[in-house]
Amino acid sequence: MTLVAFSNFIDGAFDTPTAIFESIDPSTGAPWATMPAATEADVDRAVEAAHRTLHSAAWASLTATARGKLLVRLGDLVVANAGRLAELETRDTGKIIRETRAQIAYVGDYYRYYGGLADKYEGSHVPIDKADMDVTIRREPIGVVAAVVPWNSQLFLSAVKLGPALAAGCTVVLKASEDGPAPLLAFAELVHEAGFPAGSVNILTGFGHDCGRRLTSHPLVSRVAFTGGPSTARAIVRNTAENLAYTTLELGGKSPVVVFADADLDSAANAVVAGIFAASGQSCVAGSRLLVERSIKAEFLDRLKHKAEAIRIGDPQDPATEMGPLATPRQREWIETIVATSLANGGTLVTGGKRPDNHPHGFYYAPTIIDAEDSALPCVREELFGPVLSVLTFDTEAEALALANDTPFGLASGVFTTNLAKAHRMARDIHAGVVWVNTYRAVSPLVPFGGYGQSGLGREGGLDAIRDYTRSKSVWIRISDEPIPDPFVMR
Ligand SMILES: NC(=O)C1=CN([C@@H]2O[C@H](COP(=O)(O)OP(=O)(O)OC[C@H]3O[C@@H](n4cnc5c(N)ncnc54)[C@H](O)[C@@H]3O)[C@@H](O)[C@H]2O)C=CC1
Ligand SMILES: CN(C=O)/C=C(\CC(=O)O)C(=O)O
Repeated sequence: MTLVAFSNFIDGAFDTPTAIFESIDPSTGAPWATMPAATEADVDRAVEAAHRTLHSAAWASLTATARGKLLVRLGDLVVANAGRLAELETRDTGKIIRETRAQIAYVGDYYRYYGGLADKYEGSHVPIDKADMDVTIRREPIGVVAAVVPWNSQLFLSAVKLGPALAAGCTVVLKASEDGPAPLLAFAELVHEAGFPAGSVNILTGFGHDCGRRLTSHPLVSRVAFTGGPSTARAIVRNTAENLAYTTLELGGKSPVVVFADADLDSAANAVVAGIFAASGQSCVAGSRLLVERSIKAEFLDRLKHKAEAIRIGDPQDPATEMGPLATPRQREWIETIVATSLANGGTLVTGGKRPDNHPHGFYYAPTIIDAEDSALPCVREELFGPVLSVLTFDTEAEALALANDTPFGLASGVFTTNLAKAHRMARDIHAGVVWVNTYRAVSPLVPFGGYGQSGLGREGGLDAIRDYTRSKSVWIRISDEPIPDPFVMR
């Protein structure tokens, strides 16, 4: 079978790669494409192009309004090409087409949102405490941005970086994950078509140890925006010791979903399924810890078991499929190890816990529920990034809160109750960057997103995200005609 060949996009042109690797279709386990493995020299060229463009007359003369229009055009192109990009993402990562189509179409709104924001982000004038001075604060683009993303939801995770970065006037080198980079390398064609100047957006893929390391430690990079796992985040922070780049980190989670006895149980059960089995659990916000009130535990677990066993597992390109494969065999092996250790140490299997029988070739894993009861079990502590729900039980609201916060992570959470006061108390006291009440896994370009603790540093989305791609310059203008007084005293 002929493999489809992809290229890096550097300085406005698609390169002939110097090194390549094969990309695997997770639903078959077979290679389907070749991807460029960007070398350190490729990274250097991309960063130098971004730096050159940042300081070029062409980029400087592009007003914020003009940049905004480019972003809106890019958003429109993403929407127009959502079907094609979705097929590529589904092919390369195994994420079901039902979700990739919808998610990518919505990614257009992220570019439109930041396009609209580009010329509305202002500096300020300071009511300075010195009568002879006039002080303004300019917000200037921070510089060249290195954006590094993982394999899941790559278009989405790139949009929350590229949108505010380009709106702020930065230039960007975006590194797609080496797992499933096809949709981002194809997205580069849309950047080109939208009319962004050569070098302003560069998109490449390669491996972490060379390409990723070089990019995030590059002396011409001023800003690193990373999404990925906590151990890679530590490597990134070490890399940025070289360039002292301002860094934001969107990391993983072990998000609790708390279901009180007074909740609408039908709705809660659907939300729990959405939280852990959508995207085969490969979501940073996966609701992987179910905390259920003891009085409804048996009934609720029974509902969940039925729902989990009814999930249609299959070809991710089939719109009827509800759960596809995991993205990589490495991912499945990690899940299998944690599930086996948890069951050997007292966890009770409610359903799943194995590879489904009828999918021998792809990297499939059955929807799994473990009645854990012991918070120390690895399935309760570790982020699995897979379709595995661990169940814990509580008797009181205080216990529910303590269990919810019993994790070093703090990305997302869900609370299901019909008691408004209880919902507000839980929302206030849960240590997480997002609390969903009577819903789960809802996102919007208008709303900030990010974690507490080991789930990261900084926020993406919303108005404030643009600020993190700028730095302030304070401009002091002396407005007195009198000579400067005593030069030996700071004023
Ligand atoms: N908070 C959030 O918004 C999200 C967080 N994630 C997290 O991402 C993880 C899963 O994705 P993976 O691809 O396994 O993550 P990963 O951390 O292994 O890789 C992420 C990216 O970092 C690059 N990288 C690896 N080593 C590097 C190094 N030394 N220097 C620079 N770059 C390097 C990789 O090539 C890839 O592009 C999970 O922990 C998940 O929770 C995923 C999606 C969203
Ligand atoms: C990051 N996110 C919400 O802002 C949710 C995602 C993206 C991801 O995990 O990559 C999701 O649930 O797919």
